[in-house]
Amino acid sequence: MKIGCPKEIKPQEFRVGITPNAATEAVAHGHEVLIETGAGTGAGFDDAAYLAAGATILQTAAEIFAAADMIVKVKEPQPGERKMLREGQLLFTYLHLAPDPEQTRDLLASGCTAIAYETVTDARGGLPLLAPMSEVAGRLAPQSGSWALQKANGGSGVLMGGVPGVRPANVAIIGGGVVGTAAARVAVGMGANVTVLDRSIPRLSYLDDVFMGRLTTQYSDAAALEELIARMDMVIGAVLIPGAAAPQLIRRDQLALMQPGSVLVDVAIDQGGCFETSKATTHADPIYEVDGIIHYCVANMPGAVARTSTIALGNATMPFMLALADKGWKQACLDDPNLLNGLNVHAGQLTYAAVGKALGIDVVSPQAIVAA
Ligand SMILES: NC(=O)C1=CN([C@@H]2O[C@H](COP(=O)(O)OP(=O)(O)OC[C@H]3O[C@@H](n4cnc5c(N)ncnc54)[C@H](O)[C@@H]3O)[C@@H](O)[C@H]2O)C=CC1
Ligand SMILES: CC(=O)C(=O)O
Ligand SMILES: [Mg+2]
Repeated sequence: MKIGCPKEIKPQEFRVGITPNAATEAVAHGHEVLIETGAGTGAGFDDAAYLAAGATILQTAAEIFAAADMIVKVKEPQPGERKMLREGQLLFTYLHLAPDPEQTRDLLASGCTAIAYETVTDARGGLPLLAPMSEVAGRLAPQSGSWALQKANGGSGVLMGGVPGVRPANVAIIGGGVVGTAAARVAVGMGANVTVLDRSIPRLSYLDDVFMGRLTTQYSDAAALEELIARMDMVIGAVLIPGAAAPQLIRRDQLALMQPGSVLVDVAIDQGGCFETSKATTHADPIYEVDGIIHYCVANMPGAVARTSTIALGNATMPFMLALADKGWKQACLDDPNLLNGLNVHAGQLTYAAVGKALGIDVVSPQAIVAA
């Protein structure tokens, strides 16, 4: 199979979909790997590293899209990239379709088959291709939020760890999954006073165990949240209902309950965001203010640490990429129901229920697609 990897074109996105190590493995499996020139530069991988891996360097994204049977990327295809997708072509990348009707329409119109990293599952009910980037975004969230808390950035001027005699920052993390746990680890490490909210009691129990009293856990309901936010300097949104649009947990009128200059970090922004006032921002212009509250809503946070993120993502995607290339997408999905859960679009049909529900589009079950 010809596996193509274009350079990412989303603003300030420095990750790349295929590492030289993954290229080496794909070539060893008998595949041809096509990399756009400079695709890996932002992550510290130059063209020479791909050539040494046995890949071919092409000059433009158009050549990659025209030649490849499977496109492997990081971010959802941008409008220009969507125009280059064709019927029968396989796309393997993050999609986040539920909050993105335009992308969904274009993918359906292209006739391609699209497998979304963020809905591939594992045997334990986890999301193995989302998890590595959630680990990164979670670790970055308190770091970015603490920068936003500084006066020069519009924040209230509260220091995360406080100092002797002055209280530390109060940080609430809504959602105690992969992002939330990583965020808690860093926020606790910075000396903040941390509360994690979740709707899963087993998850709260786990966090209570592993943090051994260094944070507070709280069941997440509307009343608890409303009471809590008045005391918080920072609220990190880290909820997920896989594939679905994020539930909105803080309304605009509730911002008035918070102290001016407090910070909302909406990591769940790639699924539409969990605060009513969230809108996606970029690393170039990451924050904005609504009713005195600073919002940080960067939809590709891991792109900021592209080297670490590219290697972590490549480690997780490689076995799936090899299965898709070795067997073809249909056989690979028939053999692995967890990979089948990644199927979001096939030949003009939507195949992921939560996306269909969010966008009001009829869905065909992925099992029916592979059985056909
Ligand atoms: N902005 C960015 O750059 C990135 C964003 N993300 C996003 O971060 C979000 C979280 O991802 P993960 O931690 O990997 O998901 P996860 O599935 O590991 O954790 C989500 C948690 O949210 C909880 N939850 C669901 N509804 C809730 C509610 N109403 N209140 C409280 N908790 C609730 C679940 O019980 C679960 O524990 C996702 O939207 C993901 O796409 C992930 C990586 C990068
Ligand atoms: C998960 C995701 O959207 C990202 O890493 O950018
Ligand atoms: Mg994202």
